[in-house]
Amino acid sequence: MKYIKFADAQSAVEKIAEEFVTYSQQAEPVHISLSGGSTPKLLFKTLAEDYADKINWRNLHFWWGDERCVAPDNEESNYGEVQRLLFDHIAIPAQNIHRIRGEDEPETEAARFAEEMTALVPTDGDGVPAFDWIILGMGTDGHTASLFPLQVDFNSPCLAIVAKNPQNQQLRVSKSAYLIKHAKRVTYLVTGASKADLLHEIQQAGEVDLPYPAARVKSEHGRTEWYLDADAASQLQ
Ligand SMILES: O=C1O[C@H](COP(=O)(O)O)[C@@H](O)[C@H](O)[C@H]1O
Repeated sequence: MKYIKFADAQSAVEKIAEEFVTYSQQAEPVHISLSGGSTPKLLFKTLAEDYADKINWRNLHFWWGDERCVAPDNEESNYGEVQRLLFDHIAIPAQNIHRIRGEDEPETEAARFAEEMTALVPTDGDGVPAFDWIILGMGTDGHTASLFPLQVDFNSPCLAIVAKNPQNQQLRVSKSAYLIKHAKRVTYLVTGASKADLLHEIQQAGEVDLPYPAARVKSEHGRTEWYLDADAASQLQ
């Protein structure tokens, strides 16, 4: 695992924001997958406040790793969060935003989402959409996107799946482990002391199989890295 430690969460998200600047200057459209939950809120606020005019938003296409099965105006909607914190404050074409429709029937939406990715994201040698960059988080139970411990079929060739959050039984639609491993780059953004023990366990386990999807889901042919603040990294050797 490649762990990159930052002094604080703000420094970590500013590094990501600077990389958005670089990606946005590429000649081809760039496909970026955002994570949900609480951790990336600081990234979205920072992008809106300090990078609105520094990024060529027309060249970036945004997708999500997962979505709660709720309407976009629900406070739990991952898309709704980005809309409120970022999209409402920048000049980005509507066609560059590829949300998961949490309000639709989950299995139908997972199939539609897989079709949209296949149609718009350039595929690799395996015919699988290869995202330029997938940014992920990690829950305190070791889930990432909506890939929860003991629920994931790592051998399934599906691109998108329906999952159930074991804590509250809420349904979610998620990118699959198979899709994520075909990304050119995967970055886990993890901050806060509540994730420190789990990160330590993952580091100590090395290649041994752990029940945590975040420990196993990585880019197969590209790079995978962990962006950590000092609190999250505090137990690492
Ligand atoms: O990758 C992801 O990770 C988060 C973890 O959430 P957080 O609130 O601890 O940051 C997950 O729940 C989210 O849906 C997902 O995109």
